[in-house]
Amino acid sequence: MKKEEKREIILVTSNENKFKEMNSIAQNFNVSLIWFNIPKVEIQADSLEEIVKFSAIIAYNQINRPLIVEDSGLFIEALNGFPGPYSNYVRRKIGMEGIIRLLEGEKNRKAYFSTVLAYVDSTQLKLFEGRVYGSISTEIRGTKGFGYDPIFIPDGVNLTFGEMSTEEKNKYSHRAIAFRKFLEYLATYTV
Ligand SMILES: O=c1[nH]c(=O)c2ncn([C@@H]3O[C@H](COP(=O)(O)OP(=O)(O)OP(=O)(O)O)[C@@H](O)[C@H]3O)c2[nH]1
Ligand SMILES: [Mg+2]
Repeated sequence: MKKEEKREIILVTSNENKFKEMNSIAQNFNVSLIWFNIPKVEIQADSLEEIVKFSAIIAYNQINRPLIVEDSGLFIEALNGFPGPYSNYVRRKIGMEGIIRLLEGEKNRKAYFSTVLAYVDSTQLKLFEGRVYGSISTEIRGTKGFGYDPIFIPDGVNLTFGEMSTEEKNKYSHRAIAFRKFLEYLATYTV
């Protein structure tokens, strides 16, 4: 039987860790993920959906090939969902230490990570969400991953994402959930 050709999908991101995490999943789906490390236009808005739609359309106009982009955020319950879509800015300004400080003395440490992934080709723009519920640790733990990984503990385990390998994180992560949804869709879809 002739081996089916791998489908090529471009991922536009400046973040190599996102590529690594997604590439490790893509390999199980006969998809070849191509990393485009080009500046992604990110508007400021109160929802990941709005931000990622803009990024996707602008990237498609530049590249003109089927592509995905994603935007992620950490939503902390006791802070009414802050930093959410502003996670990148907040991470750069106050870091993980700043988040731990904001939660000092707070009993409710619940939080979730969300990824909204946009797929765009010549006919459509489609969004896929992934979410993982968990809690914010009281200290920084682990050196793996990126972003807020060392302070986020997904429900059901006692490790932060920062203490997990890429493969372990992919069992739980918001990004892996959104990306698998997309890959399952792609398997049933021909342009
Ligand atoms: O602990 C984390 N685990 C994750 O899995 C994760 N994914 C994103 N983030 C952080 O949340 C902000 C979103 O920014 P973001 O989605 O715009 O990403 P980015 O700017 O790094 O890349 P990109 O926009 O070029 O794709 C940034 O501060 C990221 O560090 C994460 N933190
Ligand atoms: Mg970004």
